[in-house]
Amino acid sequence: MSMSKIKTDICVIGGGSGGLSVAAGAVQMGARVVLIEGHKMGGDCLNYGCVPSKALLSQAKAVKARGGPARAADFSAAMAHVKATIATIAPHDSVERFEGLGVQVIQGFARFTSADTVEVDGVAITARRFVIATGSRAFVPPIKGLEDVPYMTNETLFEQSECPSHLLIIGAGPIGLEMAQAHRRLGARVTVIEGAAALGRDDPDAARVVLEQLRGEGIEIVEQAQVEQVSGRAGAIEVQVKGGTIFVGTHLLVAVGRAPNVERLDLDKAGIRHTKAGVTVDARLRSSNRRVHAIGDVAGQGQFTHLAGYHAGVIIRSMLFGLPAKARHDHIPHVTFTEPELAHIGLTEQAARKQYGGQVSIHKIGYDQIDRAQAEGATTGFIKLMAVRGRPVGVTIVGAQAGELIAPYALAIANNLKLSAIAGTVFPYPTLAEIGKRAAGAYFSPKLFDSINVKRFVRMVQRWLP
Ligand SMILES: Cc1cc2nc3c(=O)[nH]c(=O)nc-3n(C[C@H](O)[C@H](O)[C@H](O)COP(=O)(O)OP(=O)(O)OC[C@H]3O[C@@H](n4cnc5c(N)ncnc54)[C@H](O)[C@@H]3O)c2cc1C
Ligand SMILES: NC(=O)c1ccc[n+]([C@@H]2O[C@H](COP(=O)([O-])OP(=O)(O)OC[C@H]3O[C@@H](n4cnc5c(N)ncnc54)[C@H](O)[C@@H]3O)[C@@H](O)[C@H]2O)c1
Repeated sequence: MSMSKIKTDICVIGGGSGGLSVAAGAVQMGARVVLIEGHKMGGDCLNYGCVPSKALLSQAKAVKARGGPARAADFSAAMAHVKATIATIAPHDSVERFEGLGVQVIQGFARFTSADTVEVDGVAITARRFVIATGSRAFVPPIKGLEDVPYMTNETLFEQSECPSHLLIIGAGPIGLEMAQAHRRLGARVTVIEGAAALGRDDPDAARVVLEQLRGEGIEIVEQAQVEQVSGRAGAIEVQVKGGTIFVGTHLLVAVGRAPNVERLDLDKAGIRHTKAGVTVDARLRSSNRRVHAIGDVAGQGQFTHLAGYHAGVIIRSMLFGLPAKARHDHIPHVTFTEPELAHIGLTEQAARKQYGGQVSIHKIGYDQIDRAQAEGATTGFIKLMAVRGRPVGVTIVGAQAGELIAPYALAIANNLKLSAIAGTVFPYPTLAEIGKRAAGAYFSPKLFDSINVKRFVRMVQRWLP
């Protein structure tokens, strides 16, 4: 069979959050773009990640708000909502839409055959620039017996038609805990088994608030329990942890992190270095092959849709305009969408103290100090602001709508704004957003209210004023 050939400016491999952003941006600015997707357009976020998980959480929240208890029909209704939400968003990420924009979409798995060529199903594509945006998949750890029992990952979880009676979850990261709360509220018994600390990458004070709520809802969360062996069959699964304790449940979800999708790409044929974390990139997101960029989950810099989208913007600048744009990562927020939500940006308290020592000041305001939170009965949680020389270097928020409330600080940290910008902004009363302004105000209060010099100055001015 003779190979057909395509020559293009930019070839994007992977049609998920990152790849689609590059393709849409580049084609609309005049570049010739080929996009190769091996499975579903929209990638993990749309099909197996953010969208289904948030759709399921919203249904679970509604059951909780109703006062429960969950009925069998709630689970099927929730899964129907998951499917409907994906179907509503899917046209935006579809082959048709991208072809309409002028992108040449090829369906199949791509692999490199040389430094400037990839091949997919009998087509050889030569491009001036390549973008690897192949994302990640659930990491399945080499736990004894795991391959012999039926287990779910994020790729199969949303296919369930009935609520599991007792769901065991290995891993208490964002995936494990979001899905624990969703399933508990929809009627399952849930046990989460975590080898280290639950939400271990987050501020421990904030993680505690989330864990208290989850435990209060009846979710069993076992920490410092490394899983060593799994056995059993559908409906009767046993998970044994270090020390010998065995947890028994009907279903099993594995959520212990992600593995980058690099295996099918034949990266070595193109001289592209990679490790267990993904494609190795420099600050400009270029691989060891200067024609090839990597973005999103496969670039090993973090695993968020908004990060993949940000990466896309950075490389578009350098690929299209030849501008040497660098990616930074200190201004990328993340949110765990449990109730209460946990949002964070920049340095944690611990990291800020380590980096800045005595220069950092920490300002914590509870939701209970905010009138709107009192009115809503949403007084659980706090904001913690880490400030250095008048600027925010990190913010953690745990509580109602934390993911929304982090936005002004995302703006501030991305643009190097001072805290005076937030303290000097008028926030509508009564809103939860006032908590961000109160934290910035707390930075200035001691300087204004506890200063002898300010007091002296005010007294002097008062004597002179007519
Ligand atoms: C359960 C869950 C919940 C999540 N929730 C959130 C959230 O709330 N907020 C958030 O920001 N992030 C969330 N994430 C993370 C988010 O989904 C990812 O960070 C995001 O999808 C990464 O985008 P990407 O473009 O790097 O990869 P993907 O979106 O995964 O896209 C990669 C695409 O490449 C294709 N592909 C792979 N190999 C090849 C090949 N050789 N040739 C052609 N195509 C190929 C794949 O089929 C896939 O479509 C969640 C993830 C999971 C699993
Ligand atoms: N809301 C969001 O933005 C969101 C939601 C879901 C996922 N994500 C992204 O996906 C990534 C992956 O999420 P995740 O929750 O799978 O991974 P994670 O790495 O965040 O958490 C996995 C947890 O599993 C534990 N673990 C590992 N091996 C174990 C073992 N043998 N026994 C017991 N515990 C074990 C780890 O200690 C860790 O706490 C996240 O880091 C995030 O970037 C984001």
